[in-house]
Amino acid sequence: MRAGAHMHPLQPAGAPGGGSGAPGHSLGRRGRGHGCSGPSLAKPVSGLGAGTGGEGRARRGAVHPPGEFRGPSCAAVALRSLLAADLRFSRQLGVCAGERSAWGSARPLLRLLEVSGHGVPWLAGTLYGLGRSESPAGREVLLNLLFALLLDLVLVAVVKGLVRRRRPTHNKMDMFVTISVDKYSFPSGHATRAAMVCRFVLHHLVLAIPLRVLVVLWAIIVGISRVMLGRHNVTDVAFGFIMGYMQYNVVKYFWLSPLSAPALFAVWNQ
Ligand SMILES: CC(C)=CCC/C(C)=C/CC/C(C)=C/COP(=O)(O)O
Repeated sequence: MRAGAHMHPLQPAGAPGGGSGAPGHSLGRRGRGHGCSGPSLAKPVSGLGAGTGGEGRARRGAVHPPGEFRGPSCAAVALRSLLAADLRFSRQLGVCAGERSAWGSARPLLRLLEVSGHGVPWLAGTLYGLGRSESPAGREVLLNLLFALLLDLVLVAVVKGLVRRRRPTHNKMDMFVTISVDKYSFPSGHATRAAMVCRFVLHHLVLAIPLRVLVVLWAIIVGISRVMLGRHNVTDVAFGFIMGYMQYNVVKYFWLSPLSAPALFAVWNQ
């Protein structure tokens, strides 16, 4: 790819598929070699979608008067350095990315964890619970969990579709049931779901302390395993955790109850 042309903010030039973790790839080199200008002089990193080529134009001198210095803004340099480090570090952590990887023998175990944080078992389990539940309180919690899981799917799909960061190149696309946006990696849907479900469970289930610790550990391990499996870069998972944590606030705000959604519960309780 021509440096700067059609660049993606999360997809540095010289890193096809975003997975080039080789030290010193073009993103890292360009970041180190430049000073940085203020935001008014620099062409900022373009929006969340695929790159617009704006940086390329700025560098070729096509859009600014001769003699005027245009360099990348400090924020752009910092972002590129962070992403370069992210790719490098994520590749190093992808020790279960294939059967022949350093920890390849642990891959089946991590794939089990993958299923434990997948949308299908969570949705199926919640629907099953709803069908079986005989207490109004239990139904209310499960209905809100269903809402939370669907909200998570929609929000993750929207962000993945906007950002369109490709999965690391060392990822084997052998994931259990995916939808079209799951070819993208930012944010990790497993991390958002794990963080959100973890908060949900801790708030709505009365559990002994060891079980509460287990729930938190599960969420953390699901997130880490995404990077170890080579499915994600570290920033996908970190952002996923933050996003999932905040999603629970949305669920709490719009909590469905016989008071807030009487029609829904009236139908249900008939
Ligand atoms: C009702 C409905 C649309 C269900 C779809 C469930 C489904 C296929 C969820 C996708 C789960 C998935 C593969 C997420 C990707 O997780 P990452 O951590 O790899 O982003």
